[in-house]
Amino acid sequence: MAGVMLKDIRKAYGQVQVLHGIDLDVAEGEFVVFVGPSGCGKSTLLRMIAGLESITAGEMSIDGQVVNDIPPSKRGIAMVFQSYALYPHMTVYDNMAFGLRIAHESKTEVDRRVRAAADILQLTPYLDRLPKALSGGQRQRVAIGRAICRDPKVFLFDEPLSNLDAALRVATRIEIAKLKEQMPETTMIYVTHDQVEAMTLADRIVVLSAGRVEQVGRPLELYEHPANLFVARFIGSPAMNIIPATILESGETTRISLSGGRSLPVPIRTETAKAGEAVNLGVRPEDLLVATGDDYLFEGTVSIVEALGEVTLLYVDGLPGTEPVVVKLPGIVDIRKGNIVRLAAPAAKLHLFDAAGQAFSKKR
Ligand SMILES: Nc1ncnc2c1ncn2[C@@H]1O[C@H](COP(=O)(O)OP(=O)(O)OP(=O)(O)O)[C@@H](O)[C@H]1O
Repeated sequence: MAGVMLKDIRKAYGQVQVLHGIDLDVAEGEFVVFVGPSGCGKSTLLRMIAGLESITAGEMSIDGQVVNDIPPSKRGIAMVFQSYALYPHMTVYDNMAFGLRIAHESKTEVDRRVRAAADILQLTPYLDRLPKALSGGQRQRVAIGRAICRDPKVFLFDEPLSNLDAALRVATRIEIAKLKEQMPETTMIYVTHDQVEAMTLADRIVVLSAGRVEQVGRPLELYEHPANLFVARFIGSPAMNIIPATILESGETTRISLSGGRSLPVPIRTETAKAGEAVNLGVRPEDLLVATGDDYLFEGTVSIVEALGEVTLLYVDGLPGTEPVVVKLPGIVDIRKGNIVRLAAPAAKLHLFDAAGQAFSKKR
């Protein structure tokens, strides 16, 4: 089983602790994406799996074998970097064949593997070109091809699309999704700060913050059931609105009052909380709608309208002491700056977090 197992993995550079005990079990053939803000330690963790960084403490196994002291070349992994790292003086063919030649594979085997990888990535017409005669997207495909040739058990990607422009990013992301389907047994671990890549490619996403795992789950599970405020704000764009509130009645369902004074029922269990406790109500911009009747969360004044065609974003002021509430409405709407709007949301779409930022679990 070419899974990857991390047990209480820690990393320190001198006195500086960067990873504080990561536990993770990646199954064979699984596509796992590490996301998190800049500096949270996602690249460091990936480089530790690759063997490019030492492990300060904890145990790491690949394919059932403890690899803490095994060099990168013996781990059965291949890594694709943001910078492509191609040899500029070698043709596409020679770049892809390089690792196999070093490993003393026969000429026929090298040729078979290079051509098979080129075929998967539609690089066959470019095999005789030098990297400088390729686009950024094609260069990244060569880097991926070079990794495929090595027939790795585990494929590691470190922000492979971040040097590409928007259109190429989309095209190459789709290539990677296809690659995953063509290599169902290969375990893939992918680092990105791009949410769309994480949501579309991952079987499971690992959200990291300051060297700790905040939550691990399927993309839509994280979107629908964030475990805490950090994940709630991190997954989804624009970010979830967080509105301070107070519990009026706790129990199997809950009644809260918002900072503006309105009270409302929320179908979330809060038996562990008491009346009077401070909480935060979470509601995603796309779950808010403009209410026509009296059944609404709050009333406010539109301070900014961003008409993007496909959607319209409204920034609504009205809750004392909070950021403007962001509303994402489909299409083009006839609402202008200065208008007063009442905002509502389906009760099932509301989230509730305790004062420490942990979610009260929603009924599923
Ligand atoms: N060689 C090093 N010596 C000391 N500190 C380091 C070293 N390499 C990384 N760090 C620190 O470790 C932390 C994690 O870095 P890392 O590159 O893993 O973050 P990241 O989540 O990948 O960020 P980014 O998205 O910006 O690439 C950062 O605070 C960084 O400054």
